[in-house]
Amino acid sequence: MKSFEELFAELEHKAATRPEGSGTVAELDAGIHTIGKKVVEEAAEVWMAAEHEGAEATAEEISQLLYHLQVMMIARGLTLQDVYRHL
Ligand SMILES: N=c1c2ncn([C@@H]3O[C@H](COP(=O)(O)OP(=O)(O)OP(=O)(O)O)[C@@H](O)[C@H]3O)c2ncn1[C@@H]1O[C@H](COP(=O)(O)O)[C@@H](O)[C@H]1O
Repeated sequence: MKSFEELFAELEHKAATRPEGSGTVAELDAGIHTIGKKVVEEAAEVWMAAEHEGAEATAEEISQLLYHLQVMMIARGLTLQDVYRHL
């Protein structure tokens, strides 16, 4: 189990070191358009899980949405603070 901040730090490290086999590196290389489509897809899966599935499935879909949002942040050069200051 990891926190939102810990996942972001891990993804920043992956982006900087570009280890082979990293899905994050592949998604970053695919670009903003592809990442955006993943964000929208996962957001729809969150909605569907919340409406038609249980709490556990919904939590899993939310975790995937958070992951793709973090990849989008890194792709745009945003930090956690850039986002937090709008909360
Ligand atoms: N938390 C996640 C995470 N959540 C979602 N995903 C990706 O998002 C996809 C969402 O799953 P779905 O079943 O909805 O996707 P799918 O449509 O079947 O998958 P694709 O065909 O799009 O791959 C997964 O296949 C993963 O590619 C994640 N990929 C990585 N992480 C974590 O990110 C860190 C870095 O991962 P790597 O860069 O791969 O090393 C590790 O700690 C991972 O646990």
